[in-house]
Amino acid sequence: MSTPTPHIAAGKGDFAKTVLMPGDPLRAKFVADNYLENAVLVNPVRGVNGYTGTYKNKKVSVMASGMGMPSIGIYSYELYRYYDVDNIIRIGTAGSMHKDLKIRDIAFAMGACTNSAYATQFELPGTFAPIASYDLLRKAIQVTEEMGIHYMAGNFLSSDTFYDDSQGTMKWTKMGVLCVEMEAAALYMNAARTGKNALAICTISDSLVTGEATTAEERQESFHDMMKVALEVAISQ
Ligand SMILES: O=P(O)(O)O[C@H]1O[C@H](CO)[C@@H](O)[C@H]1O
Ligand SMILES: O=c1cc[nH]c(=O)[nH]1
Repeated sequence: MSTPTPHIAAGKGDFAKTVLMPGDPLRAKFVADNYLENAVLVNPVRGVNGYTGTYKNKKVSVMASGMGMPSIGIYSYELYRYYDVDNIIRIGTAGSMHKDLKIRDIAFAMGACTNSAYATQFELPGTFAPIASYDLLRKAIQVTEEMGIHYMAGNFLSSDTFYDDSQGTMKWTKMGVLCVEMEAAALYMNAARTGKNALAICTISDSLVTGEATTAEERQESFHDMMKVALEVAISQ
């Protein structure tokens, strides 16, 4: 398929090699408005606005994924395959499932478990383990430590459901899973399949352990840490 695609109206070359990808289109706009210089809207389709600008004089893009694995599956596939994007860094929110991972902390997905059937398309004779790009993860942890930001790195759960009637989510805690979100596993699988790189960074917006949740204001503040880390990683590539 050539560009534009059914979901992205940009032309070839409109995206940087690294795209930051929050679930929320307004978080993408926030990054473009507050961190990128000369940001240009390169995709308006479905309100999933994509922007390309510069950060510290280097070209960086930001575009939302929407919520869930079908949605990030489409956007990451098209960016990797048709826009020659090399790196996608998810900047998301997640619910903590680990007592040591507090609200406002940031977490890196070394790997992403899932209850989704996304991997069945690859017809593998076993279970695929979706993992982060080692280079992106290593750089992100280096930057985070230099900034003095508290973080955890480990396994995520990428769930197909936000409202889980089976109440099965916490069972993953017994396997050491840190937190639950809804996209990392599909992003990592698409990166693997296309030979590209991906990293998911999440800010903990609520805790399934304690029941605490951040306010909108608090979330905005703590999101800055995640955004700055992702931008520093982006310009290192
Ligand atoms: O804040 P974002 O990046 O959208 O991430 C989380 O928030 C959404 C659910 O509220 C899901 O997309 C989940 O992964
Ligand atoms: O997917 C998500 C995101 C934040 N908090 C949750 O509990 N789930």
